[in-house]
Amino acid sequence: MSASTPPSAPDPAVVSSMLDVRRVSVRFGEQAVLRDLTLSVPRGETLVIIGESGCGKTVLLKSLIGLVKPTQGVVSFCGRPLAGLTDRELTAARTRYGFVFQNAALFDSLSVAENVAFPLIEHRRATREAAYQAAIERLHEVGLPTSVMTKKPAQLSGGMRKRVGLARALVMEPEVLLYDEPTTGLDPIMSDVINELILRTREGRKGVTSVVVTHDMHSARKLADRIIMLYPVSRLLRGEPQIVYDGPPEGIDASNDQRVTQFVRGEARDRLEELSLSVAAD
Ligand SMILES: Nc1ncnc2c1ncn2[C@@H]1O[C@H](COP(=O)(O)OP(=O)(O)OP(=O)(O)O)[C@@H](O)[C@H]1O
Repeated sequence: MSASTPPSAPDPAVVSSMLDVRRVSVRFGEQAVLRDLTLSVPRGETLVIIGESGCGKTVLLKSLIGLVKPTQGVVSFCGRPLAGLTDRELTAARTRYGFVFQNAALFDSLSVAENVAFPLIEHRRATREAAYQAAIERLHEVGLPTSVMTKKPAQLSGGMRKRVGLARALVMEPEVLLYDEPTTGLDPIMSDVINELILRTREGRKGVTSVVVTHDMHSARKLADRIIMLYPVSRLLRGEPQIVYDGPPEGIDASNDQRVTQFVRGEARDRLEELSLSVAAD
């Protein structure tokens, strides 16, 4: 940065990426969850983050929207560091994201239509009529019939709740979609329905940037332009990068890194011993 560049100005090196993570570490007390991560997501890319349970995928996803604050390093959105935004600017930036939570995170006391319309009424000051009309369109987009509009989330199946969560994320027409385990807990067919909806969402909105956290390799291969695999900090050697794969889905099977092939093939190997479990003798 030149001497004449104001410190609050966007860094030209990160403006071309929609999301930029520079040397980010996150600790919770003694536990290091993310260590010195650097990563850029260009506009329009679908990035899939894989890795074993507890390796920090959700923490990374939340740090992209400022829900987790890095202990060190900088997360930028459209070239602007999130940490430099006022509360008001951060709230405004978040309306440009859609977050599809693992458990859908719907309001139990509101109907399906009220849940989906809520962000428009809250953040865009839309009239009830306009917000409901937009909600109905988004619910139809994710294949939910008009008859579910008046139901409460508890009256829906898990797959339906996930689709309501997706409709709610879409109603603000976000530029960035963040998905946390969108298919977890669903049967294989409903999982594939959700994958197809994510693909269609992207096709119908040119330029939307998506980040998907999953352990499901079928989803990862189907959705990703690019996959990164995180490894738990607790099992890294000093100085080893936490991202152990970064490339196209078709390249992951050819990785020479045993940690990657073990994950992709779903092999427990040494992890059983580490977890003090024993393999049953034949
Ligand atoms: N707010 C928090 N306070 C303390 N520890 C946290 C917090 N959020 C996450 N962690 C810890 O950080 C680690 C990584 O959690 P994270 O949810 O990112 O894992 P993950 O890779 O998404 O796992 P999973 O696939 O099981 O959802 C875990 O050990 C978790 O307990």
